[in-house]
Amino acid sequence: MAVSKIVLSSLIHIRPITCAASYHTRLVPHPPDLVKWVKKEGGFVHQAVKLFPQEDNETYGLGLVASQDIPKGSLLIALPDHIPLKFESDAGDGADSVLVDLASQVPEELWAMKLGLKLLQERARLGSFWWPYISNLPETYSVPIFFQGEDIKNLQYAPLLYQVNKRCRFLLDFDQEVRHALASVKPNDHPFGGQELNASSLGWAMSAVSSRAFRLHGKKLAAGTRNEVPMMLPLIDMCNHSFNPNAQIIQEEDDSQLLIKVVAETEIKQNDSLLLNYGCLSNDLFLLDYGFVMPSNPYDTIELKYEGALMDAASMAAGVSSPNFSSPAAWQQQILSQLNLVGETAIVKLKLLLESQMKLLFFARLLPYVQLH
Ligand SMILES: C[S@@+](CC[C@H](N)C(=O)[O-])C[C@H]1O[C@@H](n2cnc3c(N)ncnc32)[C@H](O)[C@@H]1O
Repeated sequence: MAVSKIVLSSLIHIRPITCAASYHTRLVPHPPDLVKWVKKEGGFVHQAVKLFPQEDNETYGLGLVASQDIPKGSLLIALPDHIPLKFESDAGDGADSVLVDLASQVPEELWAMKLGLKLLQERARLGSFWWPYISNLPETYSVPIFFQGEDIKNLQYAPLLYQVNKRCRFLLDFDQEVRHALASVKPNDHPFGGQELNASSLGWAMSAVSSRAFRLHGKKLAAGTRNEVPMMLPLIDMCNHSFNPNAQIIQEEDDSQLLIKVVAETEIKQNDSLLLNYGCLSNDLFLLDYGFVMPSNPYDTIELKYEGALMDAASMAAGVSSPNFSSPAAWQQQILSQLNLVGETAIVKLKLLLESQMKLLFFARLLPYVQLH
């Protein structure tokens, strides 16, 4: 915990000073029109799809909205293969090989940092093809690596704190590795146009990717199969999340090119937001990668070993007098066996669907009912 505080305050300390009025401020004050850019580059955008601040702008930021009713099955957006931003590890020239070397030092589980390096390269490159997209990205992110110490303390959930600490520590260490690697690079081979990176800019890029990238099929491999590749999808990534989405992403092959499409999964009414499902994720993952949590998240689960002593302790914490999980009566033992909670073939974990803030408390309150029924 002490480490987490130090690590976090360092990150916050070295973050470049910005005058961001809100988290949803974009990289530049008046970025280019994304819809026009996608169309100019050969993409398709349905005439009723508009980029708009969402009703709850402070929470959701920008989003895509239907300016008129759109029938189910309609094509909403299509992006040709050259528009998504991907990390191509087979790139060869000097600057790219430095980038590939740096990316090879990123652990697989922090894949967002690999693509984040590419994003930083394009952000620094004058005249980058993706600048119209990148300049529309948020200037800051509300993910926990950027939380103040007090807010981190309030998370009060060990597995989440562990992940936050791990990411912060990685960013500080990687900052050093990047500085070291760039110190001896010739100016022409500098992947970030001579600009210095720090833990804060690395954190910005990692968060931009973790909160916006989709894993889709990449290039065809020699065996004819395709890998899953994380990619940033301009305009498509302006869709916010819902577990009841009205749109979905599909990939289609066209003359060996992969076309990425968004189609209406249901009828979309005028003024409705276009919503995608980011995945069946727990609130811990949503918070860590996207900076928000879903109320009543059906994928927010905890796993607990069924152990009499633990159950007794939790019952007492919940104010149940004289719990007897450790020494159940014969009839209780029988029910526990029928539920496959004790005995040789017992399942050793319980999964409960609960909202994360209430997880443990609610579970403790549930125990008396487990005991009675
Ligand atoms: C892929 S981006 C969507 C576009 C984003 N709203 C913007 O302004 O650029 C994902 C981010 O949108 C916001 N968001 C998306 N769905 C949300 C939801 N259901 N509740 C709250 N915030 C959401 C979160 O900030 C998340 O990190």
